[in-house]
Amino acid sequence: MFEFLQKVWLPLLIILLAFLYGHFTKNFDYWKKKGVFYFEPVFLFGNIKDRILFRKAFHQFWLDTYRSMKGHKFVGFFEGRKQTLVVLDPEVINHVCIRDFSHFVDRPTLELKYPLHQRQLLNLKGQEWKKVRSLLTPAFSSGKLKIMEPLLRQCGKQLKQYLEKATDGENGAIFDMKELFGHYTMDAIATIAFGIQTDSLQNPDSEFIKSASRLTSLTIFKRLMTFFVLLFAPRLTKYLPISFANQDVMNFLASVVKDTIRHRESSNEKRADFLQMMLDANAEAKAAQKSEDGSDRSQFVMDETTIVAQSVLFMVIGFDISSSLLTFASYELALHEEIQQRLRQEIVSALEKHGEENIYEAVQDMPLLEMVFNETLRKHPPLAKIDRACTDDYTIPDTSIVIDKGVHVCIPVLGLHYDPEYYPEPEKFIPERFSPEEKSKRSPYVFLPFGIGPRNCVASRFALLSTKVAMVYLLKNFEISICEKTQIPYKYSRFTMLLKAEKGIWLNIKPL
Ligand code: HEM
Repeated sequence: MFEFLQKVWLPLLIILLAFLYGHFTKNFDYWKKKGVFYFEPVFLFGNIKDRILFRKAFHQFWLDTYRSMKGHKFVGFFEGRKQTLVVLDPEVINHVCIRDFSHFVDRPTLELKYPLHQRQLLNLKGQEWKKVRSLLTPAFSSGKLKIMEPLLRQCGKQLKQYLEKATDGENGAIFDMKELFGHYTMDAIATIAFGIQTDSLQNPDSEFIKSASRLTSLTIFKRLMTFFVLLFAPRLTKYLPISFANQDVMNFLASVVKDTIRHRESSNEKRADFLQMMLDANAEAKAAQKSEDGSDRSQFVMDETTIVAQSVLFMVIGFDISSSLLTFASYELALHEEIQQRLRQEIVSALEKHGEENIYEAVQDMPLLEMVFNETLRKHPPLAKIDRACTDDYTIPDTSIVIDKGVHVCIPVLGLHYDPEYYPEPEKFIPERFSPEEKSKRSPYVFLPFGIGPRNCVASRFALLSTKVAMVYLLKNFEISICEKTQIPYKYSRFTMLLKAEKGIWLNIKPL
């Protein structure tokens, strides 16, 4: 037997390698056959070798990729062996994300075996997505956000009180801004999505805060396994213990939501938070299900797992992304003192006019704050690209090119945001680019921090309101400046897909 193996191992190895090579390269002529301009892919990596080998940060990779594609309306690309069409042209983006959305309803996220992951809006597909999205959307209307305003004001006050204690009137104190704002946004999501009042800055040892902070902590083994399965065998994800968030923490968070739901059911207690909006929307749909018209509306109702999955999702994506906006807005304001001063004046006069208790109205009356946030999201979008999966064969308008069902489509957000054709001197921080006059001169499809179309960020208004409230409390009472630890310009971290500065963003905060 041993002798036999000694004789055959080499031919067997050659056959295996030939099979793998054939498998991983068999569709490499896909774009050529379609007549689409494409970049020559390489075995195993497709066109993302620099990313897979961590030679480049995710944001840098997509910025460079866009620049190398500039001049084409769309370009054929391979992520591993997966065919992806990268769309650069604003009008084609409009078609994919809005006008012909029915062909691109899904996001190409992976199927995992955990229901708490599968039932999240971000990952739902087709009709299921449509149903949950239509139930959730009203919960983020301006009327509902106004009701939630006192909860956010409470979080803003907590931030201010903590900073008053932690800073020295003379020299201020130095903070890792991502960490500081992470506490604020965690409190904001805890209160609106979990119905829990937390104060993670003053009380970091509460069980909820300690657990939630570990949400994205995964062992190196799990990270590597996820990475390789994603790349080489994505169809296996639903059978393996693959996850992007710590499952123990997800389960803990789910138990908190379930307990809160039970408590509200038994006590009839109501609270002006997002969890309540979901429960009410569901109760309304259930009542309508029994209405006299006899129509079956059961498809409009969410089960408990789906409700819980949304609260968990908001914690998974909401707190990190929102704290990123606050971090990079502070960074730009520290670098641009004159803009910081103008913004502070605007905040003070709007609060005088509307009163702090009407902070919702006051922030609507702060056009410079809106422009500063937009310019921050242009220069530092938390997500470098957005993706869609083609769900129905689609012919690109004015061409005979058909995108087949199953092909991925990528919109390179960061590249568009740094394209000098749309934003001259893109490295410069110029909030006035977002004045109504300047905006009207540009296509709306070249500013996409929240995505676009029916599948855009469902919580963009909440995200902007909650971050604006934090910025109001910060700038009204404190001055932000750079310090010896501030890295200028900062470098992208190579180990995350969401925007992160390699060495953190460190700034000095001093009471006024
Ligand atoms: C500054 C903060 C935020 C930014 C820049 C942001 C950005 C985005 C982007 C780019 C997408 C993908 C859109 C697309 O594919 O077209 C998205 C989706 C989503 N975001 Fe946000 N987001 C932010 C905050 C939040 C917060 C705070 C929450 C929850 C409370 C949230 C919940 C969601 C959900 C549920 C989706 C999936 C929507 C769907 O598939 O229908 N986001 N977000």
